[in-house]
Amino acid sequence: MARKAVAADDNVRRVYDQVLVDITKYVYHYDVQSPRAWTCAKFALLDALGCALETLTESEEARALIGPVIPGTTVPNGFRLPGTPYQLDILKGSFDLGSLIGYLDHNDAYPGAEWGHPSDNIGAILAVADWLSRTARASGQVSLTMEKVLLGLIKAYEIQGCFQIRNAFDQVGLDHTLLVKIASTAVVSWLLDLTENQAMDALSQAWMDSAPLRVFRQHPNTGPRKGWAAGDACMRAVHLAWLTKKGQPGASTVLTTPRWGFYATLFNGREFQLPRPFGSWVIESVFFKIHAVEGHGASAVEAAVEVGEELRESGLSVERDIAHIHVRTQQAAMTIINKQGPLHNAADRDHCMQYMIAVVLMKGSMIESADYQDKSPWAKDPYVEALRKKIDLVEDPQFTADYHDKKKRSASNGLTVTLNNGTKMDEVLCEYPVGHPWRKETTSSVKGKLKKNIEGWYGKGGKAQNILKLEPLREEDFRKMQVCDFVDRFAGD
Ligand SMILES: C[C@H](C(=O)O)[C@@](O)(CC(=O)O)C(=O)O
Repeated sequence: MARKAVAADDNVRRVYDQVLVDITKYVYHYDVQSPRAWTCAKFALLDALGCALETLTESEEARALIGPVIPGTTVPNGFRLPGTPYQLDILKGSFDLGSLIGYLDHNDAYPGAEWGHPSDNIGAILAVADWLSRTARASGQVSLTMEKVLLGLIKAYEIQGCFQIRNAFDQVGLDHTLLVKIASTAVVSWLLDLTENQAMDALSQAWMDSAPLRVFRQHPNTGPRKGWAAGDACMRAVHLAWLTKKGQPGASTVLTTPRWGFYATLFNGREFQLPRPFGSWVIESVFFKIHAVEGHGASAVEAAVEVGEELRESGLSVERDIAHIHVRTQQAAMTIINKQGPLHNAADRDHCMQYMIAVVLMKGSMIESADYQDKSPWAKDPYVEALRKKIDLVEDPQFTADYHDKKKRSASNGLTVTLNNGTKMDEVLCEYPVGHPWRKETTSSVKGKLKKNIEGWYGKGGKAQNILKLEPLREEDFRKMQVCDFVDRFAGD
């Protein structure tokens, strides 16, 4: 049978995909004008470093992953990993910091069609900036200041958040840390002084890499990889920017090439949708995690605290009197944290709304990071197990619509308890959990969290107080600080 003639590929190199151009232009040329963006950036940076120290305090599993691959290695002018004595190369440094920030899932988050943590990017940005700053100082040159770190942070948040609003990577099974890889590659390329064409090449490398499968966040495989997924993305971003700086070319039409590009291969042929030009919106409206819960469960644990108080006030017992708890929730929670059956590890527990609610009710107070760990008494508590089975989640489509509505931006959960005697209590509804940018207690609560996390690792002494002084520092003074001086405040022994 005669074969149909197929025209040979013309093999002409096209101009760069528009998405690569837009990201690069934004990172290299956008001037951040909003004073609020700078204030929020400093706050977000400190919150993220507080989360890193909290991970060191709470997670043995995470502590085992950090430090030089070859024990004893100290890299001259290397990145000083906060909370530790380690001085690392920028690949291991960005992996370690990204992992410490994200491990307990307590760092800030941003909602949308996809959900993720913009502060994950700090692992890459701070590691590279600190190394550049130390290297410059060691050779008598002007060292990088915190202004550059904050600017990079604002831009990384914006890139990641704008992509999240309309593009759901979970629907094609990819992990959202893909966006950390993209945003960090762009910002690190700028920090490392790549040309704009090189930055686009590096970005194309990041899209070629794509992302790991999301399988490690979902039952029945939820596991600790979700703790280091951000670190992994940070490390890869730094590596790709570095490889490009050393002369590696990219693939200018990595997204749009028919058959082989990202859209055709991994995104069902769809193109990305970006809701608005990049600015500084995301850093100004990020959601802080005050309580250690997956973001879509934050309002549920707040409601559970109230339910617990009502039960106690009525003389009722959580163990004996509850027949059933019905939870109205949003679609994202249904996908991420609706789980029955055995919970195998801390990551599995912190992605289970039934566990969070049951622990809050049994404890009679808010759940904390330590309560998810294997060694926590709640992890094996028979009453928590029994209560989990009585909790069921149902999506309320209105909650889902309100979650995506940019005027409402709620993250609601409503809990209704039915008692063994058949009485149905009034629903306790929480639409805007603390940490939401619209809740007035958010700022004071972030400050409280920072203090707790810093003193949790360093105690209440001089070291902790020296770090805490950074928070009220005047903005201009903070921005002028040299990066290595900032990072040195966090170094541990
Ligand atoms: C962003 C989410 C959170 O609020 O913690 C998330 O749970 C989302 C997810 O699992 O995809 C996370 O772990 O990053």
